[in-house]
Amino acid sequence: MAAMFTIELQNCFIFILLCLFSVTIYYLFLVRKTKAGRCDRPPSPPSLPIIGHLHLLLSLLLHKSLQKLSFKYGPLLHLRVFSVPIVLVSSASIAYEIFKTQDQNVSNRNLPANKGSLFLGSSGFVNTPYGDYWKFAKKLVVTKILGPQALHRSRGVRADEIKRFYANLLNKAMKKESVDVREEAMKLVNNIICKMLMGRSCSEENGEAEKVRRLVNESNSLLMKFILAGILHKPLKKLGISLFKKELTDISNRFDELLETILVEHEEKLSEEHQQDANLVDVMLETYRDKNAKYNITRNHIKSLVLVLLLQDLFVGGTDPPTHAIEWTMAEIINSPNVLDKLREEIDSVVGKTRLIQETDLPNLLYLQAVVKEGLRLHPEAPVTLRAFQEWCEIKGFYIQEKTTLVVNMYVIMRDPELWEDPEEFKPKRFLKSSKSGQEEEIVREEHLKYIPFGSGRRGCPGSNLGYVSLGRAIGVMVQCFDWRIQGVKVNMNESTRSFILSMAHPLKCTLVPRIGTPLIL
Ligand code: HEM
Repeated sequence: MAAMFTIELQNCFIFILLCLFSVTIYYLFLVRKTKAGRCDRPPSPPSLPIIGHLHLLLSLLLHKSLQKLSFKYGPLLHLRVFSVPIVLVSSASIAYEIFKTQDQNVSNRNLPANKGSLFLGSSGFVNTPYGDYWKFAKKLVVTKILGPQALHRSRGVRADEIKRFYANLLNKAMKKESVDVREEAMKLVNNIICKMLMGRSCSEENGEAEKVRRLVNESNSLLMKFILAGILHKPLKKLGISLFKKELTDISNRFDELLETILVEHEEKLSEEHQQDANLVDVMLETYRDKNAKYNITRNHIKSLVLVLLLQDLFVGGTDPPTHAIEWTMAEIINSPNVLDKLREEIDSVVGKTRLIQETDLPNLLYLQAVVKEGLRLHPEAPVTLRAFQEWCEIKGFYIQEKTTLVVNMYVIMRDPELWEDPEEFKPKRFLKSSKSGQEEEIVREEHLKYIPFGSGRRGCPGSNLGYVSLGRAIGVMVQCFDWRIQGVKVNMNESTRSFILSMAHPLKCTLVPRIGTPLIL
């Protein structure tokens, strides 16, 4: 409550601040005519003088405010914050047209650069322009951790972590302790990613893991400020105002300290025999030392990339999406006994009751795959994604000027009643269809960006495969091994207004009862 109040207060403060400077800004910006004066821009809701549509965007449930706008005014809208043009897309067919015909044109994010900051500095990955460095880093990320072969190589890492996850849940169940699903899921996901990135998980003993989790949580709650700083960056820059600089610098410095320790540790270990199983950090350090490398990278490049992978999607929607997806999906399953029964039936018949579900079982667990997809459809942790048009173009016959920010409301697209039957309901079966032979079922592959939890195009999420396997295995183990007891009849599914990302307002807390008398053979 206090946190919410503080945020509200901050919004008011910013609003007043903006009004005070509005006249100056008016002369600085709005006297300049845009090219769009010459032809039709997409329709636009009524705006306020000077600030444009800013007041419509100052909401913690931004995806919902944008949803209301699209219901009222249409699926393709032109908005304006001061002089910054924004295009809001809320339909699958328009998103499809943009990503099909303008993919390269929208392959930048143009978030405000915050020099030296690991988050938004020039060496960051999420904000780096589509160009040589992005291609270099993307190739590294795919070959070293997120591509199919890399994921195959790191199966053992995930298997170890899932066993630890299960053992921990079992321990709590035996002691009849309450389990905070988000907390446990976060430990699982963080450990998996740390190990895949740098060959070891963060140590629980010396407090390193806790430090990382705290920083991830703090980054999460700072996200709204980052976004505001982004929206208001250009107008306020002219006035020499830099919003939330202190907070951004502070958290960046704390991450920097942590990551520097990790780099030094890797440098000390880097020797010939480590070359074969070199992880992403090792490879980047090699490139950093190699004066003849094709791309000259700095220490900040390494830290920024590790950071973005650790947080996964900060600035494109949130942090730690698999964690929230595990919590939301588990909550939906608890609220839908029929789904739970069907899921168990499938797991029991494919995997049995004496061994823990493996990653290699996932392709045979179609209903589980459908459950995971349905969880992500209803609760995409990144409900909107931000890009920028580099050049002017035409979309659906409307003129889009260069440097327009593109906002795609994926939340609305995946709940569009024109595309989804009973869009608000948790119905995993919608992702299953009969195969051509009619003998068995198969997963529906949605086309034309009707299903878009990982964004799209060349800047779409490179972690979707890892997301699916982590989610599938975690949900699978939770359903296979335990009965989940909650207080009350139904889990409260309200969305949190405390943070910009799509997280549960009331963390899912349960007591667990081991489903199978004796612990499974791990
Ligand atoms: C359930 C899991 C996940 C969801 C729902 C998710 C969602 C997203 C979304 C919506 C975007 C923006 C895409 C766009 O602009 O079109 C994104 C980008 C990104 N994601 Fe994920 N993500 C997930 C897991 C992961 C994981 C596990 C990693 C890596 C460890 C990851 C790394 C990234 C990176 C690096 C980007 C930026 C890509 C770029 O700018 O080129 N994500 N993600």
